[in-house]
Amino acid sequence: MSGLLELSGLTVAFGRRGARPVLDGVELSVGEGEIVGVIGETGSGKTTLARTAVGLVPPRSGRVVFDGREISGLRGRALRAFRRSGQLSYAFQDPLRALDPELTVRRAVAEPLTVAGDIGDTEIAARVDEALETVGLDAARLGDRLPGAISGGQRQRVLLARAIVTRPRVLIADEPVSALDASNRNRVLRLLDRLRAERGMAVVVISHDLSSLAGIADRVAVLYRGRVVEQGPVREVFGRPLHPYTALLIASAPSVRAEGGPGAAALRPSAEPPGWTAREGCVFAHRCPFVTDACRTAPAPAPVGRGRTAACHRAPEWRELIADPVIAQGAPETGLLKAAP
Ligand SMILES: Nc1ncnc2c1ncn2[C@@H]1O[C@H](COP(=O)(O)OP(=O)(O)OP(=O)(O)O)[C@@H](O)[C@H]1O
Repeated sequence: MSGLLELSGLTVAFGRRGARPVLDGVELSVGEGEIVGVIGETGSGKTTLARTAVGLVPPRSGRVVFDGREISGLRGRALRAFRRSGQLSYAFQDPLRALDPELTVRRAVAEPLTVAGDIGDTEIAARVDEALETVGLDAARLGDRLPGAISGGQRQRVLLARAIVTRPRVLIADEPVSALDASNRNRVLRLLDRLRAERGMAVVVISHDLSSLAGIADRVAVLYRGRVVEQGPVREVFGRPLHPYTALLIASAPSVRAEGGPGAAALRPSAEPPGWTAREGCVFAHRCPFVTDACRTAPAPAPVGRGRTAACHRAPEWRELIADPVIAQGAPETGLLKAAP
């Protein structure tokens, strides 16, 4: 069954030809009403993935298909018309930079509808109120304020209201909770969960915060240096990662173990060599403690089965090589999977 949003073989590179791609053959499928988390360290390509999916960055190769229609090939008027439809919506990472400091909350939220051009003022006003109410903001109290005069948590929710005012079928939310305190974070996570439950909206959540994703995501994709190294149901991936990089990410998560604690130490990654550009083998080979010659030279296999992929030559066996019991047996007792919004 194909998803509502399908990314296939997506490769993006900036600058000169031949430069190492920022995204390299990314495969991701998002179904109706599904929440898919995208995790990975800084610079792994998460924001580029989101921007390419919504048409802000043209891919060098590969396809973005939305509801059966290829949108990565759209240009000019056709691309603008698709973007204006608001069916595939993107909530930017940084509310302070994404919101025009001179536009009131109400006008900022209305903008995607005014740009669409075919909706009357009364309808726009009603939709803006509805969007603000959905994200738990009082339109009468906050609607005429400027972004600088509301709190960080409120700004984040204004950005979400703006992203859902077009009633999208897919929302891509880029780090929607990273700048928030615990209560605002839980509020936003519950909101995303409600939007998918009540509207069947699909949500892609980009996040550093593994425990937030564990609470709401159905599936998760792990990005490392522009490649999806592992993906699958969140319980399986977080509970028993098949790629050593995923295990390292989980072992280093502050919510799971103290940074540099026994989990991370057990994996003992080596430092990344400066200027490393190899593309032939596994993207983690230069740091992986379980590396073999095949990892350096042959493309890593990905399919494991039942919606689970792991681009690791040694997926079936590396776990047996480490002494740390939590990593060796899987990580359910770490508490990560118990976290809920
Ligand atoms: N427009 C651009 N031109 C050149 N390089 C870019 C551009 N956008 C992103 N990059 C580079 O691509 C790489 C991935 O960036 P991206 O913002 O997608 O990563 P990220 O995983 O979202 O990081 P973070 O978690 O810090 O937001 C980085 O090395 C970044 O410098």
